[in-house]
Parts: sequence; C-alpha cells; structure tokens
Amino acid sequence: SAQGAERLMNLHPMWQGPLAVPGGDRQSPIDIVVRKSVLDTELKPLKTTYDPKTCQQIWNNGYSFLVEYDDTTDKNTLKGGPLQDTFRLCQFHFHWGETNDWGSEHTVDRRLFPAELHLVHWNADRYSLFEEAVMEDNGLAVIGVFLKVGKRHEGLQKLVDALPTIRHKDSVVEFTCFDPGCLLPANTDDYWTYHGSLTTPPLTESVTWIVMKQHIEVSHDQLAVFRSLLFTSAEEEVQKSMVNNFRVQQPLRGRTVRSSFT
Ligand SMILES: NS(=O)(=O)c1ccc(C(=O)NCc2ccc(F)cc2)cc1
Ligand SMILES: [Zn+2]
Repeated sequence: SAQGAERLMNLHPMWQGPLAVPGGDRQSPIDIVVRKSVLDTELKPLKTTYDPKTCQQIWNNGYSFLVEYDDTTDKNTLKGGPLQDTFRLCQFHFHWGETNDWGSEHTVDRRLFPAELHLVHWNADRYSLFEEAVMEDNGLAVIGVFLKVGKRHEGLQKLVDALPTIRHKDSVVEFTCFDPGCLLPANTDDYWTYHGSLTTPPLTESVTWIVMKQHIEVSHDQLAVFRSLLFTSAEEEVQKSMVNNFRVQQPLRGRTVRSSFT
C-alpha cells in the first residue's frame, strides 16, 4: 500500500535529509491525478535520438545504479514534447521497491508501480555542463517510464547481467553498446508533463518532467536482480539491500499537470 511505502520511506536512513526543500513549491515526485490534468494541444511528439556507441559505464552510486553516456556531443538528444531546446542524455537510472507492490516515484491516481525508469537530459542549447544546467529552471528534462512485472524485457537483460558486477556502492564497470531507446514504450506520444525537481538531494527545481502514459514490462526475475544490489560499500560490515530507493510524493502546490492526449 502507499501508506506502507510512505511509512517505510520516512524511516529509511537515506531520507533523513531535507524531505522538502524549504520554500520548495515545485518538488517531485507527485501523484498525477488524471482527471485534473489539462490537455495541451500545443504539446508535440517527443523526438529522441540515442547512439548506443556513446554508452560508457554502469555504476552503483549508493542509491541506484546509473548507466552513463558521453554527453560532450549532440549524439543523444531529446527534443520536442514540451521542450523548446535540445537536451542531451547524460544518464539513466531506476527506482524500485522491496516488493512488486510499490517502488515507483510518480503515481497515477495513487497507483504505484513496482519501479520507474528516469532518463536524465540537460539543456545543451543554454548550458555547457550538466552541473550548470541542474541549477537552472529550464536546465533538465527527465523522461519517466513506469515498469510493470510481466514478460521478460529482452533489451534490459544486458543491463541485468551487469548488475552482479556492481553490487556494492561506488563500484563501476565499463558498459558499452546499450540503446536507451529500447527502454521506451512503443507509444511515446502520450505523456504527462509538469515542472518539478530532482527527487534526491540537492532536490533542485530544474526539471521538466515528462512521464510516459504507457509502461514497459520486465520479468519478476529481472526486477529481483535490481534488489540484489547493495546500498553499502564493500568495506561496511552490515550490508543493506538496495530497495525502496524512491521519494514519497510531494505536494502539487497549485501546479498544473498537462497531458499530450485525452
Ligand atoms: N531521480 S531524478 O531523475 O530526479 C535525479 C536525476 C539526477 C540526479 C543527479 O544527477 N544528482 C547528482 C548531482 C546533482 C547536482 C549536481 F550539480 C551534480 C550531481 C539526481 C536525481
Ligand atoms: Zn530518478
């Protein structure tokens, strides 16, 4: 249940930090109330161009695992949708629960998904580094994709097979030739979009969120491998399973969630 997840979340040591940025009125994630979202006919289809050859490494940063791309050129771009500028992919990562009953950060009419994928892009038309863009209103664009447990995701398996090599915090391995586009749902024309924040510290309010209506399916076993990762580094005595690495939903504070579809 959401309550169970919430109670659990607030206990977790990882979240003793600032759960809400003081004065933060555009925090993420949020619950997307479908009937309150507003159709915006000006919203365009998303345009993504990803080059699998620019995939560089996969690593455990102690709260998720990240697949990082070379973002020094315009090889991996996101345009269109609600965006005016061209954004560059720098990394993607996931959030998940300890059971299939919860794990996503965003919810749709309070519905929780077992996991959520985030493809993180920064505004390369206006800034020259991610670190710069992350401090600016229109600096980042993150695509959120819900995961459901069902059939095995063939494209995900290469990534799942690499996870046992980065079990501990701060472990990094080379990871090449991975097309992040294979993790997008078939239909990327239907999405919700709103202005929000990073969902982990520093929680900066610089993100245009684009949350896909259509989910992707992964198998129970594939998701179980996510849960075999550890929050803790190899040196620590007590090993903690990397699960429930999601933030609880934040107040909407009068924001409008726009939809690209009816
Ligand atoms: N879950 S999410 O998609 O919202 C998200 C995306 C990226 C980051 C991130 O890069 N943090 C490190 C960071 C933050 C600011 C910096 F300036 C440098 C590194 C955090 C959360
Ligand atoms: Zn995330």
